[in-house]
Amino acid sequence: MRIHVAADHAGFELKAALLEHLRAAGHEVTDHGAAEYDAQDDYPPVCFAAGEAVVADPGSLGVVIGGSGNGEQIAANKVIGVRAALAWNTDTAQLARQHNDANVVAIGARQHSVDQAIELVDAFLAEPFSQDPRHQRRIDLMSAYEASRS
Ligand SMILES: O=C(CO)[C@H](O)[C@H](O)COP(=O)(O)O
Repeated sequence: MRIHVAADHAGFELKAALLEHLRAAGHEVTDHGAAEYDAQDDYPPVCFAAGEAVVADPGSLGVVIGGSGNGEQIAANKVIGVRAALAWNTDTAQLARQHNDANVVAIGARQHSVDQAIELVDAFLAEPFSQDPRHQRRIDLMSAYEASRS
C-alpha cells in the first residue's frame, strides 16, 4: 500500500517509529515532514502536503500525527477530496474505513504509547470500506457539498 505520512513536533518521534514499522511491513511510504524536530513548528503545512498527496495518488492512504490529532485532522480536511478521521481506539480506526471510507487517519501522539498508536494505524490500513449503499450515500452528500463550494 502507498501511505503518505506527516507530523509536527509533537508527532515527530511517533512518525519515525511508524515509518520504520510501515516500511518493514512492505508498504511504500512517503514522509511529508516535518523533516527535523522543531518544537516551534506548525502542523498545517505538513498536513496539507500529506492530504494533497493522498488525493493525487488514488488508492493511497494518509496518516497525520500531532499531539492530539485534532488540528491535524482539521488541517487535512481542508484539502478537497480528503476525508480525515481522528482515531483514538481500534473501533474508531476501523469505523473510519468501514463507514466513512476515510483516506486519512489522524493520530494524537500524546494520547497513546507508540505501540498503541501503531496498532491504530495498522487497524485503519487493514480495514476496507464496507461499500454499503447507506454509507456511500452519505459520503456522496459530503462530496457534492464540497464540489458545490469549490
Ligand atoms: O495536536 C496538535 C494540534 O491539534 C499539536 O500537535 C499541538 O497543538 C502542539 O502543541 P505544542 O505547540 O504546545 O507542543
